[in-house]
Amino acid sequence: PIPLQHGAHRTGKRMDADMAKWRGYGLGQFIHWGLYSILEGKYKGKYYNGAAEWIRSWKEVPNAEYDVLNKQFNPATFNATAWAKMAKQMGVKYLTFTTKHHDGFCLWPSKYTDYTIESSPYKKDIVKEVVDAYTKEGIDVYLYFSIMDWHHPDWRYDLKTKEDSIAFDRFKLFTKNQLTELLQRYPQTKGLWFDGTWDNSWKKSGAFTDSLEQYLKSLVPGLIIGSRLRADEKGNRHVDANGVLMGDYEQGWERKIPKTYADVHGNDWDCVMTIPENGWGYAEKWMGHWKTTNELIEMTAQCVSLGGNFVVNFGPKADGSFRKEEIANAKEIGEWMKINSDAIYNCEYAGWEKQDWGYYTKKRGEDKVYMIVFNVPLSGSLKIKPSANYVVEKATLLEGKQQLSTEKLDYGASFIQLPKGKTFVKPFVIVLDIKPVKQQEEAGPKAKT
Ligand SMILES: C[C@@H]1N[C@@H](C(=O)NCc2ccccc2)[C@H](O)[C@@H]1O
Repeated sequence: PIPLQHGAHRTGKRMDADMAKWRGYGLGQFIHWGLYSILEGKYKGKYYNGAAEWIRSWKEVPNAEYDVLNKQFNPATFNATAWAKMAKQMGVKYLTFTTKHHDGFCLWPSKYTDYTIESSPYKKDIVKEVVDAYTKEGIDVYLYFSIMDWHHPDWRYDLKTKEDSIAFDRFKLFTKNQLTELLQRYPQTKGLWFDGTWDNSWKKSGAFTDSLEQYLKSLVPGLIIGSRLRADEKGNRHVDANGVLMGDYEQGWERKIPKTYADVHGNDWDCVMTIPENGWGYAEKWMGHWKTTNELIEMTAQCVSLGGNFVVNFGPKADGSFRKEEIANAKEIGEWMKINSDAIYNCEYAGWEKQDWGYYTKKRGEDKVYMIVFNVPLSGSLKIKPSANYVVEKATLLEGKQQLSTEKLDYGASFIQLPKGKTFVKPFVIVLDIKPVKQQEEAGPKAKT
């Protein structure tokens, strides 16, 4: 391997209790809320065709006109408890919440800049309201923080001159101070979700990113930080020059889901996903295809079946209310989770050959495999092929507990027979009670009779 001072300091998964809890979340919520929510993805009658929270970068919006939106931000009817109760009903186990997005506006009263919620008519500490309300509902809170800060005079995209480096040194101290402030003001915080770290200035700061991560973890032992913070001393991000992940989990799955287990390279990971095609902050006109509840449930099953978590983004309006589509998705996902969450919480990759009917998940530490079924074959028979080290003892519909008949096939496969005449209109779960068996010789073809 290439000798590195500031590459990964750990190979393989983190195996402590905090990370084990993170690994078992299954389903999470992301919330993007800020000054961009006021513009709603449009400006002076024109619609921005980029992500709504990036509207400040649109040539139609003069920076000076965007930057004074803090004078308008006043969600007088904002109710963090209502947010947390909606999330609880949806069945999410963790929240990632924007404290400061790329525009540099802080939703907490930071003492390191004037560009904070205190400079708005609302004045109150939104980060505290959210952290307290979600923690009270038993949902763990992670704080999103953008390193890139378009508003701060010392932010630099690259370090080309001495002046750049002097300014960026001030910026790195500002960043460290703000992160210290967040962890000290909100001690319930379980982790930090970094964004805006793709520019050269950060890629050239590998040593600083390493010392910053170690410093933050010294403040809060067990703190969980993904792979989007770090750069190694050669400017590599996410994985270092030796291909080892830098961070507690792979944070590159933004709006995309791994195709196979091989794609996750044995790392912990989560996928963060928008309900529209793209766009995280509130937009009056959502982009492209709006994912249905069934699609979001399938993405959740897909992620958990490959050993990850699925995080659905919500973009509340400037007044703190959610759009009706998001409210409906949250309610419907919650109704499904109420019946089927056994197949999602504390589950992992089963390692069985995937079949067309849907996805397998395995309960961590138990001899239970779940089939999450999205496609019922016309035959009504679901083929399964357990890994060679297990046999299936029983198959039961999770909802209603009805036992299903099975028929052995060749090569260790079986058919599971769905009840005749029963029609399924929603994704459903079959619980397989399994028993470990010593590695059997590959079962040969049956003798010809
Ligand atoms: C979680 C999302 N990340 C921000 C973003 O700009 N993503 C686009 C992007 C993703 C990966 C590399 C460069 C740029 C979006 O604004 C959201 O905050």
